[in-house]
Amino acid sequence: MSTAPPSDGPVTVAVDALTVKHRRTTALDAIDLELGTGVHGLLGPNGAGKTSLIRVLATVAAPASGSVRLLGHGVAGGASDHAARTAVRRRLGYLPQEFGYYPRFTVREFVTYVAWLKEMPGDATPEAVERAVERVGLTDRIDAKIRTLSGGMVRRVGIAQALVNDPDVLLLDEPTTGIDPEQRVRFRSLLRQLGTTSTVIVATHLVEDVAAACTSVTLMDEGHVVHQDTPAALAALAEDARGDTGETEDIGDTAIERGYLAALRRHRTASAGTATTGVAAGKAGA
Ligand SMILES: Nc1ncnc2c1ncn2[C@@H]1O[C@H](COP(=O)(O)OP(=O)(O)OP(=O)(O)O)[C@@H](O)[C@H]1O
Repeated sequence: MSTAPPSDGPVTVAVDALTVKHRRTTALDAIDLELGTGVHGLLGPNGAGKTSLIRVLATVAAPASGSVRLLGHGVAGGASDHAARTAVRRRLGYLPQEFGYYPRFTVREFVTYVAWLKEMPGDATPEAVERAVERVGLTDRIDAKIRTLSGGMVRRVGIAQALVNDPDVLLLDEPTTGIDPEQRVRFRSLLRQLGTTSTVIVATHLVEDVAAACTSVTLMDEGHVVHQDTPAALAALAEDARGDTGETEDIGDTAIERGYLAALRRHRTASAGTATTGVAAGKAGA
């Protein structure tokens, strides 16, 4: 796997030999990851394991094995980690892939409710709610009931509730799904701003969001971390691959899309080679 230092400064998210299973499916297969302040894009095909990873980091799912440290606290699962999970949750923001809300609540009521769940001080909450809603461009709808909003606006309410406590670790699972181009551009700028002080992890299929807003990119495939780099280095990878192997296939419309596809292809070719060598070695030894 190609690796690059994902960020300067202290490690805030550390995952060691993390395995996550859903019944018989291994969603994450003993992955290691270390991230710090910055905006970290998680890319990978459907089923790669991005949501499984984010759910464990959000402490809403327990791993089968391995360790997870968030902000210096072990939170992976055992009863001994219970107090740490509670403490860390106050410093987390989480937007799930499918985000549950109360349609009869107004935007203000819902974000206030989340602030209460995170045990924010009551006197600081009204201002924090207004600021989070302003950051996602919904100030003019703050007293509208959520059920009267469009799908993209509801997604932005989801981002606002994740931001309300100014989290040290912010986990966003496909945050820009359904969001219009103007708001996406605004959101990328918000991400860049948040990433100067927090650890932001964004799972997405929109590689252009990664190119525009992320300081690092982690590429996953079939439960493994297969590549870690800066977006610029990932974008240069397709050119490098062409230079190395003489490949002429030119798929992807942007440099980072071509880099993403080249990194996946490179990993899959290497895995197939290892499997073939393994079979050959097995036969030789038989
Ligand atoms: N609740 C579940 N029950 C059984 N298998 C599951 C469940 N959730 C996920 N999986 C499986 O775990 C693997 C990883 O899924 P996961 O949702 O983490 O991938 P992903 O990278 O987030 O995919 P996508 O890009 O489609 O959202 C897949 O093989 C998926 O089928």
